[in-house]
Amino acid sequence: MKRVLIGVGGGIAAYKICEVVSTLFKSGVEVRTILTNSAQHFITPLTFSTLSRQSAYTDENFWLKSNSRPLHIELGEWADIFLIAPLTANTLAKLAYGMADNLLLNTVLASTCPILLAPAMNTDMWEQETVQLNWQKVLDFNRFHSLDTASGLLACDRVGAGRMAEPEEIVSHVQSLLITGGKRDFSGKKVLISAGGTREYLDPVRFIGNPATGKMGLALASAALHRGADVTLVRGAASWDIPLGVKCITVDTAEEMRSQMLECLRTADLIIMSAAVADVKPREYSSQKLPKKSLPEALALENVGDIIAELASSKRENQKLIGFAAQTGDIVTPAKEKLQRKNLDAIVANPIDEVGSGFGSDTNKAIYIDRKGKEVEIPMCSKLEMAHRILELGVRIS
Ligand SMILES: Cc1cc2nc3c(=O)[nH]c(=O)nc-3n(C[C@H](O)[C@H](O)[C@H](O)COP(=O)(O)O)c2cc1C
Ligand SMILES: CC(C)(COP(=O)(O)O)[C@@H](O)C(=O)NCCC(=O)NCCS
Ligand SMILES: [Mg+2]
Repeated sequence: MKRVLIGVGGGIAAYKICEVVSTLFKSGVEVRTILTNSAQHFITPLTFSTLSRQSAYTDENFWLKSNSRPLHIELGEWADIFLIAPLTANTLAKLAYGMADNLLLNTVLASTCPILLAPAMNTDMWEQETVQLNWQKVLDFNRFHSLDTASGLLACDRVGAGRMAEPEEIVSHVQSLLITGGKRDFSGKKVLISAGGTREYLDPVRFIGNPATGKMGLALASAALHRGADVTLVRGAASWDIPLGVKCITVDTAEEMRSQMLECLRTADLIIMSAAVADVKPREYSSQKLPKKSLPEALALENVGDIIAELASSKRENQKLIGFAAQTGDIVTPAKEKLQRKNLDAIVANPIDEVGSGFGSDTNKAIYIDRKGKEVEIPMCSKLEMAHRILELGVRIS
């Protein structure tokens, strides 16, 4: 079982860490928690020990004479990943200088695993030069991974920078680090991803669409970001929050997706088309809503442009392009045909007629096929795990 140690600091955002602990526990991860003295003003160790079915530790445990080995050494050796959230200005400053005056900080120094930091602060605190200096300083160390803060409503009623990343995003980053061990093999690389479905309108309220939710694209964007990439996401219909740190361009129709993908293509190293793009659109568009009685009985259709084929023919040799083929029945033959016909570097053949795979689900399965014909089976796993497998294979395309 994977082991995640969570250090909770004394900020009001500590209440959100209950959700993080609970979600990680339910996903099969072993979770232990350390609370600073200040953290215990906001939340109790009992909440965390109950949610994690494990002890929650405080400085009281640190000094126990009954510990057979020093607790900070035990916990440091135990952890695969160490999350510190909410990271306070105080703990950040101490991290930057290697200080160790409580259990949490001693465990940081007595461990070697990757550490993920999720700061949370009032805007003036977060924007203090001293705080920013400390933040830049810790990020220079390879061990520390970071979650950006968001801008929004704070507990002091201000709207500004310093909001902690949401639990879902924290969990996703922790899961990535458990998969990669903190690898940053995409650092310096630019990844362009399309996600979600497109809509082809008949009038302002009716369209031809598909069930794509963009979850696979979200997983790809998150995974690439967590491995250090500079990520641009061109997103069609989808309802989830965009991960902090991902550049997102929202589009609606296939034509909008086409122009944005072509616009972003020039600077990308790896392009992954996971969006479900319409093949056809209504031939006529009415800018006014059509009255029910004047809806046509048969819809005249025309083809929309083939985005991925256009990307393949416009890209440079050193840019790599991976497509997706959502298929029913035999998934390999049509995927191979699409790979050849559209001149892709690789394709992910995705069975959409199996339970737990394809549109809308949190899991997926696929066969990855490269242009030399090599096939790699990706058995049923979370979309985030699949995203990491695709990136690992994609970075090796020669
Ligand atoms: C109501 C309240 C809310 C606080 N919220 C934060 C916060 O969001 N971020 C922060 O850095 N400090 C916050 N603090 C201040 C920290 O609790 C304080 O700096 C403490 O020394 C941090 O200790 P620790 O880093 O050991 O947890 C808050 C304090 C209070 C009283
Ligand atoms: C406090 C909170 C977690 C509230 O989130 P919520 O609006 O989703 O309930 C969020 O605003 C946040 O992360 N704020 C940063 C920390 C903060 O506001 N500190 C107040 C110091 S006075
Ligand atoms: Mg298609």
